[in-house]
Amino acid sequence: MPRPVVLVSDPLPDDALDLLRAACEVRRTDGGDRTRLLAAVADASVLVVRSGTRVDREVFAHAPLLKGVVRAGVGLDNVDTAAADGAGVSVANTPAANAVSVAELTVGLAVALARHIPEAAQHVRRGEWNRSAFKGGELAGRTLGVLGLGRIGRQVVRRLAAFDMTVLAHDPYVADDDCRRAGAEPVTLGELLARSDLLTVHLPRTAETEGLIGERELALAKPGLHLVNTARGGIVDEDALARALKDGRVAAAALDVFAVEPPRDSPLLGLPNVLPTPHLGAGTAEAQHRAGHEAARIALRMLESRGLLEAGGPGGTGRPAAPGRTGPERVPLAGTGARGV
Ligand SMILES: NC(=O)C1=CN([C@@H]2O[C@H](COP(=O)(O)OP(=O)(O)OC[C@H]3O[C@@H](n4cnc5c(N)ncnc54)[C@H](O)[C@@H]3O)[C@@H](O)[C@H]2O)C=CC1
Ligand SMILES: O=C(O)CCC(=O)C(=O)O
Repeated sequence: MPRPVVLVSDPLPDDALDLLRAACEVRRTDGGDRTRLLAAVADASVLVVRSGTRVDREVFAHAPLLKGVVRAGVGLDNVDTAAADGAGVSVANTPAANAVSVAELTVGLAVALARHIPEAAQHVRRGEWNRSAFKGGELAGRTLGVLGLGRIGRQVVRRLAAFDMTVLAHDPYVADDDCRRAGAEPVTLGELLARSDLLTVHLPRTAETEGLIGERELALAKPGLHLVNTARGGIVDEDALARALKDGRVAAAALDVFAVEPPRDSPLLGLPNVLPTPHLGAGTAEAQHRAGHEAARIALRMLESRGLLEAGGPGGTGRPAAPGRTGPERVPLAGTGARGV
């Protein structure tokens, strides 16, 4: 049986690539280079991506052999899942692989805002030593608002509750009892905005969540709000947030994600009270290792289920192959469920 081609179009750790190479022909391309991507995908049976590759109808039209797309990571906003469905292509992600890393970055950004750490570091590097210029505030005793109580939101609740914060959460898809069990008081979006000193966003970017925090919502926010977004750009409207940061309604924002990345034209970049990071939530060795390995194993399972790889062969999962499994068996979309995609 010829070795199926797995196209990897975003960075993946070497050990995950080795897992694929044991059973497949692994080809690399740069998902940001559209021309190369469309040419390279022509022979691919599985495409493995992170957030740097837009997988849309055009990609499926250039990929007659494609059976699956694997997102090494959580957000599927860069994959047109309806178009994949139409093309008979399975889509999967690695929903739990980077939750701890994103939660830890979120906590780091919250503390950085509260204590002016980036500005203070620049100050010292410039040879200055004016300690009173950087008076901060404690997180203890303040109110945390978590928007989106999924995997990452829950990890953030656990960590920031340990800072002695009062924790509120808004997630219409989580039952109130479940929310309380996770350590947060369930509230409406309006209450979350009105009561939170620190608001942190952990939603998928969907048609429902795009622009969810706009002018009207920011007008409801408690004056002096600190906002952290490590989820997706576009959920918080960038123009509205820029206005709120300029007039002081929002005191400061830490943003790991932008509506367009890299965010060359974002109105937020020039503002002194914005702390930007370059989409680093999953940027740890541990998260990359977990996401890469999980993605490689899912890719192998997809190939097995389409009869393109022998189960238990090199790199195979060892599951017995059912005879004649060449039909359009679907690998379930892991984790995010109907509400998360
Ligand atoms: N900065 C980074 O590097 C990373 C960013 N992310 C982003 O974080 C997002 C969240 O990740 P997880 O927590 O793992 O996803 P998840 O699917 O476990 O949780 C998302 C939660 O949002 C809730 N939700 C959906 N629509 C909502 C709405 N309109 N209002 C309130 N809640 C709503 C869902 O009910 C769910 O509980 C991902 O979709 C991804 O975009 C994920 C990983 C890394
Ligand atoms: O490093 C990446 O691929 C981004 C991670 C991410 O945003 C996600 O998993 O949704």
